[in-house]
Amino acid sequence: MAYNGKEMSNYIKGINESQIQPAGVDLRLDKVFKFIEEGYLGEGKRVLPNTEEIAPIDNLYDLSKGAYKIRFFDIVEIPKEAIGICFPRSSLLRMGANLSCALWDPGYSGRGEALLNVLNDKGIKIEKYARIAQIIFIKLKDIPDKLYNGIYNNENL
Ligand SMILES: O=c1ccn([C@H]2C[C@H](O)[C@@H](COP(=O)(O)OP(=O)(O)OP(=O)(O)O)O2)c(=O)[nH]1
Repeated sequence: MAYNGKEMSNYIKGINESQIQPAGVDLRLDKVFKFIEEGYLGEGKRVLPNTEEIAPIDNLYDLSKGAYKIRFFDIVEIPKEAIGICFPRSSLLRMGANLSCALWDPGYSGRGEALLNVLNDKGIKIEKYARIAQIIFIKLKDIPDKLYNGIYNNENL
């Protein structure tokens, strides 16, 4: 069962009315980073690549084709009896860019991050604080035995 947007607004800090959707909440763009190193993912080893923050000009990001890490502005608290799933806004897809998100675990809290892939050969321009994604919460049948306690908990707060 999915939460409605109004219910979700209790778990996402400081949002405004325009972000509340019927069955979700739109998340705003905070920061954009480019990758300056390779990453490594092994069985027991993970090395996240260093990134360099891109400075917007007059609050506008002018992004050429390529992969970027982005940070959301909104602080999301996933309820202990729910998971979050995040989608790109359809307008983003319609201009030739994709946003890849993973699953948001029960108990996670923070300003999350995602992968922005600009596929449009001509690039795209995005304003800081533009709504770029929609997150939805799905209620679990039961509260899980353990909540999220990984390295990304309370990130970017
Ligand atoms: O697109 C997403 C999806 C999830 N998250 C947050 C919420 C989630 O609970 C946390 C960790 O995600 P996941 O469990 O997929 O990451 P991991 O690489 O498996 O990290 P860990 O080892 O801490 O579980 O990151 C994001 O910021 N962006």
